[in-house]
Amino acid sequence: MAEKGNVESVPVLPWMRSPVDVSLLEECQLHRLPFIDPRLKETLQKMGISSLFPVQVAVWKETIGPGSFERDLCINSPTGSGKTLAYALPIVQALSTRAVKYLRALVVLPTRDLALQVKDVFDAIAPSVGLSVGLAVGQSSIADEISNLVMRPKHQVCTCYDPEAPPPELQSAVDILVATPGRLMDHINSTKGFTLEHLCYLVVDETDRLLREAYQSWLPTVLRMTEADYQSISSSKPDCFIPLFGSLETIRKCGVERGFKGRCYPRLVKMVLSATLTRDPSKLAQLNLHHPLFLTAGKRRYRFPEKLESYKLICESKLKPIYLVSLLQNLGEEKSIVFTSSVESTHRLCTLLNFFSDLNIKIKEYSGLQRQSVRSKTLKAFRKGDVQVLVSSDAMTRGMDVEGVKNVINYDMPPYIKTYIHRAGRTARAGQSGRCFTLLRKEEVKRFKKLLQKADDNSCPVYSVPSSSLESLHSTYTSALERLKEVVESETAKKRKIGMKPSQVGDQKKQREK
Ligand SMILES: Nc1ncnc2c1ncn2[C@@H]1O[C@H](COP(=O)(O)OP(=O)(O)OP(=O)(O)O)[C@@H](O)[C@H]1O
Repeated sequence: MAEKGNVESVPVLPWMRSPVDVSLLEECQLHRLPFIDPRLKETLQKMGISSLFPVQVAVWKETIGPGSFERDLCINSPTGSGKTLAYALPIVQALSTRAVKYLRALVVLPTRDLALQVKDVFDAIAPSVGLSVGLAVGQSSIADEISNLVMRPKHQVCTCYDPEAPPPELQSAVDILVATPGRLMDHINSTKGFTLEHLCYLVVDETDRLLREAYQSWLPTVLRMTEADYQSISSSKPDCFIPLFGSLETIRKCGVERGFKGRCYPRLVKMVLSATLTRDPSKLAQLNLHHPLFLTAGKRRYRFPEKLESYKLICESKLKPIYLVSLLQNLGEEKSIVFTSSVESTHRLCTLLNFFSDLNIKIKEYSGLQRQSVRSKTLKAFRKGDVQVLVSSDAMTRGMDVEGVKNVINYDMPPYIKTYIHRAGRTARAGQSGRCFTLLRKEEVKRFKKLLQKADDNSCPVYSVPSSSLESLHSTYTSALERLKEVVESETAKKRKIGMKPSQVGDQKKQREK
């Protein structure tokens, strides 16, 4: 409950009481950044990056700078503040001098789309210093993924774990791996030659989300496999580990040799990040952090991007679609994301909006109800600007970085401040301006006010849409509703035909939403 409760009621771990306040730092021009490899600097400049954002400066100081990776880092910094590069850059810099290719850095993210996005960031910088980046998200077949992750001798064709087989001469094909927990566990459990024994860096991005879900115990598994004394434990009690890890019995043979006084080496460096980092001691304990250093932006627990403006639209429940259409008309062709509370309402709302022929904008649905290939195609079109409005379930809420999103619209009020922060954070990124509109029924206004009070800036004026525009939409709305009813009925009939009970449909949707 503490997670969703008020700021002051949350118990705080001792090391969280004295954070480094990132908001007090300045941006740092690349040419002033100490120790950066010139090849990396050149690559960043070609990407249009001329200076590092404050959170990136802070992490650089604690890793490549005087901090020398001696402490694990817990980073709570607003959406769009550049957390991805904050960890990617020091990892790539630190590995830029490596001689032999081993899997040394693992970045775990909760969803496939997020992992793809982060892989792109690593792909943009790592090759310039000779590093390769792999992906384990289940986008391609497991065999394809394996062949990209593990280099095997030509005669070796079998990719499955065989306890009887002789020790293989396999080697990692990547230095850095970006993964989702499920696919990571698949490789841990079954991919011959996939090992974490050389792992030096573990990044848990969107930490609070990842810690909420156990995903086949991926975190304890990874931590256990990278513990310095894993081998001695596993050799003295082989039965505890062999059935679980199969081919993966392993021990880290090398790693970052520096560490904190009195701790055994080598040590796995961990970086955990979120715009709404959990402060729940029992959840953080799962990470087994080593003398953690807490990096925050400002004193408040939750913080919005600097140039985000929030507005509320108060309307009757049944008139919400008209208010939304009128708002979208006002916003014209600006890139916008409309968030709803479920995959079902995402589908219905998107269908309904497309019946308003006066809206001369391309509107598409993006939700966990769709196949990955459909979602990826929609996302690509949205990035390119071929689609102007995305109606989305919470599948789009966290981490997604789409350039030029000007507006976020909460069609349904977000249930928690964390949801509001992540949704609103799809705009006003990287110092840009953006607006977040929330449609509210009268009875929700008070609750919404309370919700915003949990963040640093709770100013949220009313946004009015002209009544003339609302009136003119009434007749289109009535016919759009009729057409929606027909669509819903025909879809339900189709589902019945393929033998799905309505309750099963609901369960399946819930599953995909996760
Ligand atoms: N130093 C920089 N200079 C210019 N742009 C940058 C810099 N660092 C990051 N960016 C851009 O800022 C945007 C936001 O970065 P990023 O996605 O890492 O934010 P984030 O803090 O992880 O946000 P979220 O919490 O929503 O995941 C990206 O488009 C990225 O390319």
